[in-house]
Amino acid sequence: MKESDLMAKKRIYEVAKELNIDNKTVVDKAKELGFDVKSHMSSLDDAQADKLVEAFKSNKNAGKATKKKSKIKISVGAIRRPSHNEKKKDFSKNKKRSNNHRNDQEQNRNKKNNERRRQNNDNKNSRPAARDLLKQLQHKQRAESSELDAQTERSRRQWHEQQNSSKGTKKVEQVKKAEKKSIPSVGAEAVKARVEASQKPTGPKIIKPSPARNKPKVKKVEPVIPAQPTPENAKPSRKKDFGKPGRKKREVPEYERERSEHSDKARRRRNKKNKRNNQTQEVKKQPTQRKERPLPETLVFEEGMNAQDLGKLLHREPAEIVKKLFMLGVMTNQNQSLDKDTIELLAAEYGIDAQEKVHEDISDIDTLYTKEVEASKKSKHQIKRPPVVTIMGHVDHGKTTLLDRLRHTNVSEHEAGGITQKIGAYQVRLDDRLITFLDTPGHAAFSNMRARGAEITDIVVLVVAADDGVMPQTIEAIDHAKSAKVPIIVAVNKIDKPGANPDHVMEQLMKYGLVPEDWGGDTIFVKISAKTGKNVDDLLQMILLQSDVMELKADPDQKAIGTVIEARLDKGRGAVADVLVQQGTLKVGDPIVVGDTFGRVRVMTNDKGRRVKKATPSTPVEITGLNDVPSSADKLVVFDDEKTARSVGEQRAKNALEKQRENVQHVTLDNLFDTMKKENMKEVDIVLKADVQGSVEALQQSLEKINVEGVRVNIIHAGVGAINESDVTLAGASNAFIIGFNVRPTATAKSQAESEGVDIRLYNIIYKAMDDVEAAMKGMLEPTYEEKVTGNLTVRETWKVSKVGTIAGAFVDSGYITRDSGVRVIRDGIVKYDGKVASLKRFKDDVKEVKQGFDCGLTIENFNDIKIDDQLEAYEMQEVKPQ
Ligand SMILES: Nc1nc2c(ncn2[C@@H]2O[C@H](COP(=O)(O)OP(=O)(O)OP(=O)(O)O)[C@@H](O)[C@H]2O)c(=O)[nH]1
Repeated sequence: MKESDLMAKKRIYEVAKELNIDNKTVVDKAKELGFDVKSHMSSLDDAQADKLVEAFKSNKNAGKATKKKSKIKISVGAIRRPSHNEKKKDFSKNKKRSNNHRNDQEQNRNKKNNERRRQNNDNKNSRPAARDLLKQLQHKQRAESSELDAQTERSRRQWHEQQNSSKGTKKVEQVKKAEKKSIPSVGAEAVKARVEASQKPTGPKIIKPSPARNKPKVKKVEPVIPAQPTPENAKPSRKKDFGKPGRKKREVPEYERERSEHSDKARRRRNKKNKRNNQTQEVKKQPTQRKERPLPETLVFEEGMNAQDLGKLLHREPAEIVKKLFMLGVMTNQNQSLDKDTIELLAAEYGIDAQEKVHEDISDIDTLYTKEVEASKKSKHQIKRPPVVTIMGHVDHGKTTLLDRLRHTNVSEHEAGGITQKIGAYQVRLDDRLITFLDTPGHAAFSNMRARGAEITDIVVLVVAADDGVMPQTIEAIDHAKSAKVPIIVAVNKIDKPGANPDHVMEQLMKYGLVPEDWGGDTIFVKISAKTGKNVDDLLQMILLQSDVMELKADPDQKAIGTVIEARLDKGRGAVADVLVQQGTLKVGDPIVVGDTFGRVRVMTNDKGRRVKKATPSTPVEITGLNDVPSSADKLVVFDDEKTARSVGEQRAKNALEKQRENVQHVTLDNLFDTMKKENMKEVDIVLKADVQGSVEALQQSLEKINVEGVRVNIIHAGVGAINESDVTLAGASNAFIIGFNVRPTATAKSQAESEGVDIRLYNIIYKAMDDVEAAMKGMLEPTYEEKVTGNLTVRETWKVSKVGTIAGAFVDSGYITRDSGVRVIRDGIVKYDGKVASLKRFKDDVKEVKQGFDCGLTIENFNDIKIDDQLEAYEMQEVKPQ
């Protein structure tokens, strides 16, 4: 009974194998029928097995239909994409044609199965003998089946051998051959189409044929094994289910085929999706194709643009630009900056004009200033303006006296040290006409302003003392005025003096091209006395005449521009600047940028100390309201609004600071020595601080003129205001000392200077400062040596000793002689030899020094011709401090 139970039990997979249906389908069916099964390993009793087989039998046709469908999918997907109807038609044809061995085999199996089923049904009621018979029959069937498999295997091997032997032949031929063999009824054209299809898959572009993909394509023909031609094998499939050549071919079970069907479906879905994506990508790409857009008429470029920037401007791909440049011989990439020439070349290549973009830097107030100057020249609202005059001349020829006379004040007597220090400007009125005098006599200040680009002087009045005549600084002043192309009016001064000879001065000046009008020249000469005021008005008349000739004009309606004459820091008012308005009208409240400072004109005061609300051209005014102290010769420009003025001022201050830092970096302890050595020059570094800008400049110029045997002054920093910590730090780092003129150090700066050992010198008279510096510089000079005779000796005895030479026994008559002394041998008043003491002894001992009244023995280097009664003069070189 037990045995019969075992015999009767059947596993699902066995049933599936018999039916040649995949396990899952059978399991599902069994579940459908209400059998208690879990997997293909679950067992069924005979009745259940029969029921199951019967169920499949009734569904056979439906199963076939499904099979057909799946087969269509495989074959169609692999080869081409015909319409659905076409697919069906094709398949049915193939189906009819494929009377192959495999189907036979299936049919046989089915027959046998049916038979078995029948037997099994009978078996329910049959006797054990009959069951044995059935068993034998099954055995026989299995043996037949294995025989059939062996045959299949043999034919596969045969095929592989064929395959290997024809390895050299083309793959296409293989495919054709296989196709022919497998589907003899299909036309040559169809085969060709399939081959082409297998070579060129019609899938989406993004699936590029790769060697890996091509491989199975060739293998697609492999399944067309003569021994088992099936409709599936007849068409090349993408499935990789054929194994490697030579490997045993496994029969593809139904469930695997189904799985491959699924994977095929999935692949097609993927392909479709990819195709869709590709299409959308193509759609998306379209707007980036700028080739269609026309080129601009002119390429407005900036130097330093790269291919990407130019691509945007030219409506071209950067790659195209790079290619174009490459063709022009310029190797570049998309990000590399291109120079002006290259961009122009590129524009020419495209056949368009190139124009460089002009940048307007509003922080460049010099340009704005020049623009306003140019605008005023073209303006129709120009009116006459007062001339701006600078007085020049040799020292003590009466410049300050004249300026004082002109403004009816007497400054010179209060000046500390007697040298002009205060700087400013004032206006003198004559016959309702104004003349502006710059209160900075001397050509140094004049040229200093010029050097900074401030050419504010219209006329130079050259003061020459009639009693002194042309002096060096007179000539210098002429040269400076001439180089600035400023006309000169000569004021021959001190004509009140008894020894005055104005004509001599006029004669002298002719040498320098200043010929009086009376003598046929074009230079105005006025004989004056600054002291008495004689002819001073004539001088003013002449100045006005000269200005008329020059047609000095300005437009008071335009935006004001000006130049700083003087600037200082006032305790109560902050930054104060004396400004000469040159064009336009400066008003209280105007937003301004002055040099590197900015602000709004808060209070405006004229040269008489009166508050004014506006200042017209050539008017000097003192203004407050700046954020910092500007420098003299700085330009003043008015802006539309305070915000712009602020940003410009801040930008300029930042730039100036950066520049200053760069300069400071150059003066370091590390490189100072190298620099000096390289230039073979010694320098005294000085940090200079003064109360007003004018004093700074005057002192700076005076100090820089000092030259003591090649050693010169180097002002590393000059500024207005108290000596602060920054000054001390700079001086300390640069091994410099500080000069303060009319200023004092702050408390912290003082203590810092003490701790760092920085020397601060304070003065209120310029020449005192100069003297001190000069003295200090002399102290720095290389010491000079002077010969000093220290003693006189008389030779009393001589000894000649071999290897030593002549030894002199001498008596010190006066002074002393040392072992290091120089010694002169004098015989009959004539110096016989000048050399050095080689050895000095008393008795047998070496001594350092022998004084007056003692005998000594000595030898002289390289000299043996010493004779009795020779006079010896001992001397040494002593350092002499420079005077
Ligand atoms: N007799 C006479 N003396 C004059 C005249 N002008 C100037 N002086 C005197 O000459 C001296 C020098 O005059 P300053 O005006 O200081 O000369 P300066 O050219 O300004 O000299 P520095 O400021 O040192 O360059 C003073 O003592 C004046 O009084 C003049 O017309 N007649």
